[in-house]
This record gives sequence, structure tokens and C-alpha cells, in this order.
Amino acid sequence: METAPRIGLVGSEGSYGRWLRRFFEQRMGLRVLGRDPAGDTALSERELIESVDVLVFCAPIRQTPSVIRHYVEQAAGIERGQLWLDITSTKAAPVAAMLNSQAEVVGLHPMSAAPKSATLRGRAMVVCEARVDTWRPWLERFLAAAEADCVRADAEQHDRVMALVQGMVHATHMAQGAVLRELAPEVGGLEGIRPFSSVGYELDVAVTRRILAGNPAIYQDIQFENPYVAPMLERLAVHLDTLRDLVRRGDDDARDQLREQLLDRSRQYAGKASVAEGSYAFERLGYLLADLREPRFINVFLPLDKPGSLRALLSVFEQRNINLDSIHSSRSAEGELLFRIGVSRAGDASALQDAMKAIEAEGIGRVVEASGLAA
Ligand SMILES: NC(=O)C1=CN([C@@H]2O[C@H](COP(=O)(O)OP(=O)(O)OC[C@H]3O[C@@H](n4cnc5c(N)ncnc54)[C@H](O)[C@@H]3O)[C@@H](O)[C@H]2O)C=CC1
Ligand SMILES: O=C(O)C(=O)Cc1ccc(O)cc1
Repeated sequence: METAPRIGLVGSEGSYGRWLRRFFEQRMGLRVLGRDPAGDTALSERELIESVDVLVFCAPIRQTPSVIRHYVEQAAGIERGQLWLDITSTKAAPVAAMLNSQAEVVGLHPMSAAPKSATLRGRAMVVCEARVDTWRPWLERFLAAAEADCVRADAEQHDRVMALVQGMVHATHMAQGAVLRELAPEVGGLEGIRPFSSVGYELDVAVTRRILAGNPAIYQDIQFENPYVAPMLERLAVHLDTLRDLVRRGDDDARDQLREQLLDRSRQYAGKASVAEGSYAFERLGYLLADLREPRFINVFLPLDKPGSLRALLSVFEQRNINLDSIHSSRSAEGELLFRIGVSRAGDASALQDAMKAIEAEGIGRVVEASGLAA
């Protein structure tokens, strides 16, 4: 086991490759080398393997098993004593390919896109320990530094779970995107529908758009490369077909069947407590969305290392007799921590302008955005 191992990234120019380089260099103080056909080709595959102690595969899902097989061939035994990792969204095929090497092997799957933050704090990460021996102490240090909520699983269990957690969620939302594309134009288009939004619609549209905004190869490969996705889609289609047939029939028996097959049985399966918990989670998201929709707000970046800065911020409003509707801590699109202060619509606009000036002038924070505050 190396105390300061050199890290090799296969796929170093990709979105996770670039994040991992920063993480290993800046958070763990390690030397990082890489290879990527898209612009990081100084080292051959063999030279990269020879130069590192830990090799991390962060290449596209579909290519990764064959990329790993190629590295196993190129390594031809010199990988003995190394640790090989991957972060692919499927686990069985990449882990099996890595196990054909002589290296110690751990499959990882962070359950989030490469974050804007320096660590994976607050996000889940699946850890498939396939062959770990002398690297265990370093692995533990690495996982602690990553700050993710780690969940251990074997590769097959991971893929079965992901058919539900990712495959099903992506499939239903990609289908929603297609249905909206086909049917929304008849009723005013997406913008025409917007004022009619329910909380559920708003949340689903956000998920759909997140998928559409992402790397299409990932969503494609998650459907095609996980063998448990096709049987899941089969079940999904059965239930949607059933629902359509029942609605077409339209009689009382069909209504009873919908209730029994798609509501009562699933409610019983989930259990009273988790249904109540999920329903409350939805309600809270509804309140949050309502607050975020309020047009009058000030977004303030507060320096994190100053105790009492939130109190100072609030006193600016108190001194000017301004009522606050809501306070949320959130992040800017760039990942910067900020407080979003929703202000009462009844308030005096000039008092608000004055408050904003005071926040900056008194060095309390920086107003990064303000809306609806014109006099
Ligand atoms: N982006 C995300 O949201 C998440 C991605 N992952 C996993 O991370 C891995 C990488 O994803 P991203 O960084 O988002 O993809 P990406 O497409 O941004 O990066 C992949 C990189 O691999 C390179 N590459 C292709 N063939 C290669 C080869 N033979 N040798 C070396 N490099 C090669 C590409 O040129 C590209 O730069 C995937 O396996 C994905 O499943 C996991 C969790 C989340
Ligand atoms: O967009 C997000 O935040 C995601 O959740 C994306 C994502 C894509 C692929 C993964 O394997 C894990 C997460």
C-alpha cells in the first residue's frame, strides 16, 4: 500500500476526469497523470500503467469494458500491486473486466454528476469492493476524503437497483418529454401550460429537463448497457398498457381495477409510514417551489468563515422594518452558497434598496441577485 500513490485517470479530459484530477491533486495532495484520446495523449496506455499506483477508469459507459480489457492486455501483469477503480454508471461489466487484471479492484458509482463542489458531500456513492487487500487503508482514506454517503453493494445488486433508481426514472421522464413534444403544441405549448403547473408537473418537468440538459450518451448507455433495464421496461409497459386499456373500457369495474392495481396494492407495499413520509416530502417541495416562485427576493452571498453573519444580514432588514416572507440557503448555478431572502410584497421598495446598499457597505455579504424591488 502506497502512502502517496500516483493516480492515473483513463478519460482524464471528460467531465468526471477533470473533477477527479482536481480532487486527487487538491484534496488529497496526490500526483495525477491521465490519458484521453480527446487531448491527453502524452503517455501511451502502457506508459500510464507503468507510471501510476492507482488507475481510475472514467470513460464513457459503453466503451469502458473494452477500454478496461485493452488496459489489462497492455498491463500484462505489471499491474500486480496496483489498485484499479472505475466510476461507471453500470458496475457488473466494468468490475468483471477489471477482475481479469492482477490488480486490486473496487467499482464505484457516484450518484450525481461531477459536482461544482470539491467533494461528494451529501451525495450517495455505491462502492463495490471486488478484490481488496493491501489497499484497504488507503481506500478508506480516499472514501473519507470524498465525503460521499457510501453504500456497499456487489456489482450485480448495483445494476439491479440502478435499473429502478436510474433506468426507470430516466425512461419515464424521456417518455414524458416525448409526449409533451407531441401533445403540448395542441394546448398552447410548454409556455402556455406553465401557468397551469401543479407541484408534480413542475417537479417532473425539472427532472425531464435535467436529463435533456445532460450528456445524451449517459442516458442512452444507462438504458442499453444495464441488462436489468429491459425487464424493468417490460413491467413499465405492462402497467401503462393496462392503465390505457382500463381507461378505454371506462366502466366501473375498470375504475375498481385501476384503484386496486395501481393505487391500493402499491400503497400497501410501501406501508403507511413511508407513504406519509413521501407525501410530506412532496408537500415541503411544494412550499419550497412556492417560495422560489415569489418574484420579490434578494440573493446574498455570505462569507462562510464569519460566525454571526446571518444574524447581521437579518438585522439589516429588521432595522428597516422590512418583513421577510422566506429564507432559504441555496446555491447559485456556479455552486456558490447563498441565502435567498424572499421579501414581503407589501414592503417599501426604497427601504429595500437601502437594505441592499447596507449589506454591501457594512461588509455583511454580497448581493448577487435581486428581483422585483424596483420602486
Ligand atoms: N456525468 C455524470 O453525471 C456521471 C458520470 N458517471 C460515469 O463517469 C464516466 C465518465 O462520465 P463523464 O465524465 O460524464 O463523460 P464524458 O463523456 O464527459 O468523459 C468521458 C471521457 O472519456 C474519454 N474517452 C473515450 N474513450 C476513451 C479511451 N479509450 N481511453 C481514455 N479515455 C477515453 C472521452 O474522450 C471523454 O473525454 C461514465 O462511465 C459515467 O457513467 C458516473 C456518475 C455520474
Ligand atoms: O444530473 C444529475 O445530477 C444526475 O443525477 C446525473 C447522473 C447521471 C448518471 C449517473 O450515473 C449518476 C447521476
